[in-house]
Amino acid sequence: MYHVKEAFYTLQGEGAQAGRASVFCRFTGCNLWSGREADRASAKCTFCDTDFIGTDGINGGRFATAQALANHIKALWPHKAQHAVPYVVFTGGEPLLQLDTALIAMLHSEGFEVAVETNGTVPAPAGIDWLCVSPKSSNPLVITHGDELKLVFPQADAPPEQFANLAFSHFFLQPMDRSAIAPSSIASDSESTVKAATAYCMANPQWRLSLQTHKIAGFE
Ligand SMILES: C[S@@+](CC[C@H](N)C(=O)[O-])C[C@H]1O[C@@H](n2cnc3c(N)ncnc32)[C@H](O)[C@@H]1O
Ligand SMILES: Nc1nc2[nH]cc(C(=O)O)c2c(=O)[nH]1
Ligand code: SF4
Ligand SMILES: [Mg+2]
Repeated sequence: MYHVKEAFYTLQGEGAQAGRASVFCRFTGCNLWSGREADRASAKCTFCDTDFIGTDGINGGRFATAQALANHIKALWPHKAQHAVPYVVFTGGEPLLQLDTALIAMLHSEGFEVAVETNGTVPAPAGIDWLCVSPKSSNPLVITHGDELKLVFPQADAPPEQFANLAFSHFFLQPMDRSAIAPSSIASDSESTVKAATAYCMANPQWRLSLQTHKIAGFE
C-alpha cells in the first residue's frame, strides 16, 4: 500500500530541473521527523517546510498497487503535452520509504522519467532517472552519488565542504526558508540565508544557488 499526502501538476521549482513541468507526488511520512510541530525541536531534521502527515491533501490517498498509483499520476499529466517527456517528481516526506522498483517500472512503461527528492539516508531502488539528495544535519548519508546534491544552507552540522567531494553532477546551495519554520519572526537582512548562500557560491564556484522559485513566483 502506498500512502500519498498530495499529488499535483506544477513546475519543478528547485535545482537543475527548475522550470520543468512535473507531476509532484508527495508521499506521507518521514524517517527524520514525525511532522508534528510539538516534535520539531527534538527531530533529526528541524527546518522542514512541508506538511506530509496523512493522505488528505489534493489528489492524496491510499493506493493498493503500483498500477493504481501510476494511473493516478498519469491522469495528472496533461494530454496536450505530447511533445514533452512526462516527468514525475517523488518527494515527501521521505519518498524512499515507499518508492519501489514496481512503481518505477510501471511509470517507465507509461513513458515517464522518474525523479526523486530524498534526504539520502535511505537506500534508493534502481531505475531512478534523476536523483536529488539533500543532506540533513549529521544524519549519515547512505546515498553518496547521484545527479544533484542540493544542500539547504546554512546548517551548523552540515557544512558544504563535507559534501564537495561526493560523486554528484551538480552542487546546489538552497537558502533555508526560515519563514516556513517560524512564520511570525521576520529575519533581518543581515540574517538573510539568501545572502549567506550567495556569498558562499561566489567564494566557492563549484556550488550554484538554488532558489525556491515556486515560492518566489507564487505558482504554488
Ligand atoms: C520537504 S523535502 C522532501 C524530500 C526529502 N525528505 C528531503 O528532505 O530531501 C523537499 C526539499 O525541500 C527542502 N527543504 C525542506 N525544508 C526547507 C526549508 N525550510 N528551506 C529550504 N528548503 C527546504 C529539502 O531539503 C528538500 O530538498
Ligand atoms: N514547485 C515545487 N518544486 C519543488 N521541488 C522540490 C519540492 C519538494 O517539496 O520536494 C518542491 C515543491 O514542493 N514544489
Ligand atoms: S527529511 Fe525532508 S521531509 Fe523529512 S523533515 Fe527533513 S525536509 Fe522534511
Ligand atoms: Mg516543497
